[in-house]
Amino acid sequence: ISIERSGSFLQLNQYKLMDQIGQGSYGLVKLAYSEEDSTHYAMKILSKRKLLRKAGLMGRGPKKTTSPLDRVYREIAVLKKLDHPNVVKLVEVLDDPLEDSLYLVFELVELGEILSIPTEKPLTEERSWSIFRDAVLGLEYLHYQRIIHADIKPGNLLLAEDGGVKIADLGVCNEFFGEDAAMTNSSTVGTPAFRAPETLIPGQHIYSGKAADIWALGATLYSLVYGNVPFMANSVPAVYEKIKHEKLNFPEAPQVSNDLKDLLQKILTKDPSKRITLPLIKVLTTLSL
Ligand SMILES: COc1ccc(C(=O)/C=C\Nc2cc(OC)c(C(=O)O)cc2Cl)cc1
Repeated sequence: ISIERSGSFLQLNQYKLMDQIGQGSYGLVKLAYSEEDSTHYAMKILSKRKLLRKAGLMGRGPKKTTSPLDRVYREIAVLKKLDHPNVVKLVEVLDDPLEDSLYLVFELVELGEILSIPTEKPLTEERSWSIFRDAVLGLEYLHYQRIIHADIKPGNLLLAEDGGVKIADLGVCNEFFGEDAAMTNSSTVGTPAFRAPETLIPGQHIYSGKAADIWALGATLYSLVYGNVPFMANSVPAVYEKIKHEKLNFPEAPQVSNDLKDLLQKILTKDPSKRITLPLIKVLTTLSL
């Protein structure tokens, strides 16, 4: 990779790095401009050293099979084979063995995260249905490709200018073989408030990756219309207790249709074997068109 400073920008090959547009535990995302095709991209920048160090940190107990760095290379391999309008598109990877930074170049989804919660201004029911419908199609595609996302939440849904929504951050995804992923909560665990009850059972409890993704999608839909997650508390263990035992309740305001509340009840069902599956969710969301 050719790295040079041109004025106040860092230039990586044909990409001029601009402002930071995203950040998280993974690293950060910068707006990048390619002079080659006069197009903007989202460049996710990771530090290999940081990922390796996290491996050390998380290396407690039995040696983890995949270090976070291996996981990134796995994410890259997974992303390269994906092609769907509701999943972010990886364009190229800039990985210089001598460099600490790893650059993932994605197509830019112009408007960024659909909603940051908590918010006093949730989305209208109509907007929420449309976003949910796209996320269902994206998740159906990932499950069809034998991939569990494992961190579905509003922050990982990006909004395009044409109103379309794309699922991002396959950094914690799990590939599975056969019909479903037999997950244990020792693997990556996603964001506390969006975790399904069955992922919170201590010990080597095996659970379905697909059903846990569907729960997270339901918690996401709930947060779009109400502006906050379905089970709130001021500590993570307290949130987990509520997810496992508290009855789902709907605030008086904002007013939400019975169809949507009915769908939320079916998705946020604590017993995964009784939880609604994607094919039926698709029928109900198409009916609500
Ligand atoms: C205001 O305008 C904005 C336009 C685009 C953005 C944006 O793109 C943010 C994050 N992007 C991403 C993050 C990812 O992981 C965490 C992955 C992945 O690893 O799959 C891919 C992408 Cl693209 C932000 C603001």
